[in-house]
Amino acid sequence: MRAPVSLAPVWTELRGHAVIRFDQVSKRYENGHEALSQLSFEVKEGEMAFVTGHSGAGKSTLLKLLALIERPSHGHIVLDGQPLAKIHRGGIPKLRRRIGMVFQDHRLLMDRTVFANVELPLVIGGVAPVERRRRVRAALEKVGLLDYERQLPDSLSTGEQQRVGIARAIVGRPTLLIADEPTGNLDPQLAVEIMELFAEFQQVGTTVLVASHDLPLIKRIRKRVVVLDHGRLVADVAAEEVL
Ligand SMILES: Nc1ncnc2c1ncn2[C@@H]1O[C@H](COP(=O)(O)OP(=O)(O)OP(=O)(O)O)[C@@H](O)[C@H]1O
Repeated sequence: MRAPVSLAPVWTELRGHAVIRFDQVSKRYENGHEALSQLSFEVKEGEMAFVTGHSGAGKSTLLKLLALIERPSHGHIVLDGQPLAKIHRGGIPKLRRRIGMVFQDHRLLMDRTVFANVELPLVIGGVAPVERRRRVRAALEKVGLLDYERQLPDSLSTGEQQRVGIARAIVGRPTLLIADEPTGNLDPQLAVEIMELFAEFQQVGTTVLVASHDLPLIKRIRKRVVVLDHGRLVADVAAEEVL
């Protein structure tokens, strides 16, 4: 008779590995303020989660630790299997190429065309021009701005400018897309559209982490919600449980 075969490892495999793992992470800034305290959580491959909490709760700090803009004071962070503590200064640009970052103030170069803005990470990454063109156009198509490629960002609406920022974040096909208050400057309808765009990237397999204080908007999108309060994780609500 054959021994029973456990399905547990298969399930683990199917659910995807952790792209983000925080293990007892604390961050104390130089002025002594503890912005994050003993934070532990995981985000699996292909998952989308919101990080929310009051102003000053530690949302931006969490994202900065992931992008190695800041370093933790205690604990471990693993990104896609790689401990961030092992990445030294010289390795940071390579790490950042695997993370697409979107900010509230899109940080576009206003004297460059939409195309050039989106192309920039690929130029820095040494991608050949023909491939660059193909990828930039694919990214612009995904955010619905293919017809705007020759325009300057100034001639676009705020929502469109934010979409250019998103195209720039995804053009390098990142493992992880992170966004810090990406809808902060937008009216409610545009904000919903931008959040839905993030959900679309998740649907095609990108892992997405979005910091936002806008609870009504978060509830509308219905994804996992990680809640911070004074740097501590106080709730972790699965998408199905978001009311
Ligand atoms: N460079 C820094 N030096 C000292 N304290 C800092 C620094 N950056 C952030 N803080 C403090 O750490 C805490 C967390 O800040 P953080 O920006 O992560 O919060 P947040 O949840 O993103 O807030 P907001 O929603 O207002 O952007 C705040 O009390 C903030 O004042």
